Amino acid sequence: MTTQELVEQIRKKQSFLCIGLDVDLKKIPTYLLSEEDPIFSFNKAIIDATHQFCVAYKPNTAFYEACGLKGWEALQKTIDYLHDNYPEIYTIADAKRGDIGNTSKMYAKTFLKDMGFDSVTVAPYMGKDSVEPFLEFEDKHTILLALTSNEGAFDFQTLKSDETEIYKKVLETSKSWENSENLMYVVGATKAEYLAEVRKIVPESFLLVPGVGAQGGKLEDVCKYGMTKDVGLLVNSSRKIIYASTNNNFAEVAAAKAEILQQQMAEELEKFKFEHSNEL
Ligand SMILES: O=C(O)c1cc(=O)[nH]c(=O)n1[C@@H]1O[C@H](COP(=O)(O)O)[C@@H](O)[C@H]1O
Repeated sequence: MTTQELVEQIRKKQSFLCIGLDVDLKKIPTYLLSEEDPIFSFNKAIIDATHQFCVAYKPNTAFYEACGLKGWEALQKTIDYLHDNYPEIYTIADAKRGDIGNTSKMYAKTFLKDMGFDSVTVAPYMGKDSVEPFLEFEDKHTILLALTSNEGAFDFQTLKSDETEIYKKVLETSKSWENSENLMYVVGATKAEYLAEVRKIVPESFLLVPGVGAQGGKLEDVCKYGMTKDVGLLVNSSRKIIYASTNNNFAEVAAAKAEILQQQMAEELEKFKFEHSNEL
């Protein structure tokens, strides 16, 4: 999917919500465990109930890898189900990969070509040659970790090197890489106050913003500092939506939670339009 197509979907649905499909067999309703593929059954129910409120789904691959071959199969079935039934949905493989060039090439092929995801999250620590193999894929995105939502983000990402914080170097340097137009960046919702700094370096890039909900990030703050004229945001929530209920009506309850976020997003889009009516 192109960035333009993603923006069109956001405008149409008045939503920039990404729902995280972080499926933990210990947290799903127990009646699903007797199904042939409990992970896929859970995802299918969540997707069918919530797709009108979001523009993207982000399975974190760790939850699937932890279930071995069955987990990988459920992940592929989930992506195929989305392509077949909701082709307008943007898909993110949250795999946080990145390695020496020839290894990254294999990761990129796996997620962006073979499995058919629109994008994959990548760690920048190994630098240019570890990221460029992901950027080669046309109409696909590489979502680079810039400033993450966790406490450990302060261990390295905000340290200074030559007077500049490392996360700013990641943003700045990555702009010079080949096919850098295919980059998006992760900035945690818990670090919303940093978004103004991020926007000085990447004023138009799309940002994947996880950490709203279970981690305490605030949608309003994220929008205040991070929204652009083309929206430029995909805000993720996983646990607060998909585990809102463990009863048989879990999908309905998840849909209600997703709708609340969608409504707040529609308000934020309106607010932005009003505040920037001169520039738009
Ligand atoms: O890359 C990510 O998506 C990510 C980056 C980050 O800085 N923080 C973060 O929480 N995530 C992921 O976003 C999801 C957040 O889930 P919830 O906290 O349940 O909404 C998990 O899949 C995390 O692995």
